[in-house]
Amino acid sequence: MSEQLLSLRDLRVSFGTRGVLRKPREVLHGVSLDVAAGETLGVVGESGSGKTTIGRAVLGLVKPSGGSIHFDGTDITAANAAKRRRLARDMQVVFQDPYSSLNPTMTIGEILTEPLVTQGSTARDARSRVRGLLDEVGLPLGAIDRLPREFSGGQRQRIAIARALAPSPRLIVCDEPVSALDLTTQARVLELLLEIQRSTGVAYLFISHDLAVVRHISHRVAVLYRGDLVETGPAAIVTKTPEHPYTERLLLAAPVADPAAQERRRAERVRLREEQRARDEQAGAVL
Ligand SMILES: Nc1ncnc2c1ncn2[C@@H]1O[C@H](COP(=O)(O)OP(=O)(O)OP(=O)(O)O)[C@@H](O)[C@H]1O
Repeated sequence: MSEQLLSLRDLRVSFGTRGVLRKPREVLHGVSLDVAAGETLGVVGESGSGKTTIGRAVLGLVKPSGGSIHFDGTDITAANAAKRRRLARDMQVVFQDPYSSLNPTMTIGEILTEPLVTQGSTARDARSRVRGLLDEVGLPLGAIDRLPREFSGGQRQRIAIARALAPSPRLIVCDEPVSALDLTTQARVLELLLEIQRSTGVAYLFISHDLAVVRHISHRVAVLYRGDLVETGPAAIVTKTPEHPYTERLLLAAPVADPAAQERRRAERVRLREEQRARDEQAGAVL
């Protein structure tokens, strides 16, 4: 086994290549990052910076225009459908919206059994695994015969997490998994993800616009700015003493209780944004 579970090297993704007059627009400009087994790498950045595109490229949902993706030492950059199906055993995803990511016509039992049977479990083994999964994510056994609409947002996200855990993956891409939840529910779901990691050793590629959430759950943090990684390092260091002004701006964007402090942070954020704009203009970036 290679030391890194997931490795991206100089990953590039462009969109808009279909129309004759449309010029391809590159949204990832050569991203390199690693996720070790059992580790959480948080990818943070503002809306449109390319976070979801990284996750989708890893999952094979968008085709890179350059660079490479390796999983456990194997090049999966251009993995075909058969290889992707095999990879689904090791690599799963939890999306942001627990309302649209679960099939509304299937019971929770069916939702959780499906990936197990696809991966070759017998019906009997699948039934016992489903009970274990419900227990693992803190849902009652009675959930088996109920439909997604009978559950709250937080509970649905627990179901989505249980579904992702079903094949015992080694990596879960979590794309804004708590953004649609209220703060208390967010904290509970983050705790659940941490507990699961402790007991199973699963690694997370954790995508979020919220630096506080990323700081809480990640071992290391990668900061994405307009398709470039501008800073990567241990979560405690990147989020306390950031090197890049953009990371500092993200930190200042997190709300604080004291209105005077909040105002000082706002003014500092504006100053940093102006400085960044001047730097971008100097570098010839299109604003
Ligand atoms: N299928 C697509 N076709 C064309 N452009 C796309 C496509 N998917 C993403 N983009 C563009 O790529 C850029 C990066 O999008 P992406 O969704 O990866 O950003 P993000 O950081 O995840 O943002 P958000 O937090 O808002 O989801 C954006 O400018 C977006 O409009």
